[in-house]
Amino acid sequence: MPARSTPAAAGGTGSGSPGAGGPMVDVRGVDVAFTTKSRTVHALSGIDLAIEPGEFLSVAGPSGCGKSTLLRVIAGLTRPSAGEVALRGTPVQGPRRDVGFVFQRAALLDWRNARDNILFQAEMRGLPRASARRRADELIEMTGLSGFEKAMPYELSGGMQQRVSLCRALLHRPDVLLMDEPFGALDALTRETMNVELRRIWEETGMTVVLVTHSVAEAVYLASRAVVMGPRPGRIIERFTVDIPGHRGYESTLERPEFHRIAGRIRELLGSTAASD
Ligand SMILES: Nc1ncnc2c1ncn2[C@@H]1O[C@H](COP(=O)(O)OP(=O)(O)OP(=O)(O)O)[C@@H](O)[C@H]1O
Repeated sequence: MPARSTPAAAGGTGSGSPGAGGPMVDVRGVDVAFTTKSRTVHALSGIDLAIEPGEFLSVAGPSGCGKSTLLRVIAGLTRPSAGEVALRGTPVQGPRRDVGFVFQRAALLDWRNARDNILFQAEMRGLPRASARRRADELIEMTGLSGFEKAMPYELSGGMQQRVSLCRALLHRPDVLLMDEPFGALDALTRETMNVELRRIWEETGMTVVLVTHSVAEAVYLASRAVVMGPRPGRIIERFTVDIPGHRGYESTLERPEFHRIAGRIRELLGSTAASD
């Protein structure tokens, strides 16, 4: 883990501290089955996952194995068919306001500039305007958007739009940031830049992050821990601690033996699950 202030003290997150030093996110024995008129899809099976405060967890797995469903269960947007989830020791029983969500598409409001898109979060939540504006300015600076506050979405590159989306997700200082393939629509170079930026922001803030990604390099470069899921019904088939301490330069990290070992093993696992994908 990089040297930094404790997650609770850091600026990014934390409307409260996790219960009695327990995990920030605790997923226990979670199964999810979706029943439609024609069939039942068993999306998740026996997921056990404890995510500590300040961890950066990457989730990789074949398409359709339930990665997005797992994020939705953590956010309280999908109810598990069995098992339970707790955030900061409190059972998740419905949509939680103490999470931030970033999706593959930035989904900005076309008629609002960057800053007003970020502030939309405050309006939805009825947050005090003055402090929301201060927070928005802080985030704009942290994500390198200074100078583009008044730009309309169509004037922003894909990477910048995702920065706005990240600011919007962080405005209310969520305890946990959930990211669902946030850089999947970006070109390779912009994606690398965004990886470096996200890593820096995580190092600065000590946020708890859960990132779903199809990119093995992204999963390992960013994470303090990674899990790989097997094909549907999704279950965790292997867990990794990415023990690369300190600040991670992009090129230098990708050259490290630990990176190669973990990325290689994840590729092997994904390759071996692809047949049933
Ligand atoms: N609301 C729903 N109703 C019915 N089936 C659903 C629903 N949400 C997801 N599923 C099904 O659950 C399974 C897991 O979907 P999910 O989107 O979580 O997978 P994923 O791993 O995120 O996929 P991808 O990597 O392709 O985005 C899929 O078979 C999907 O069709």
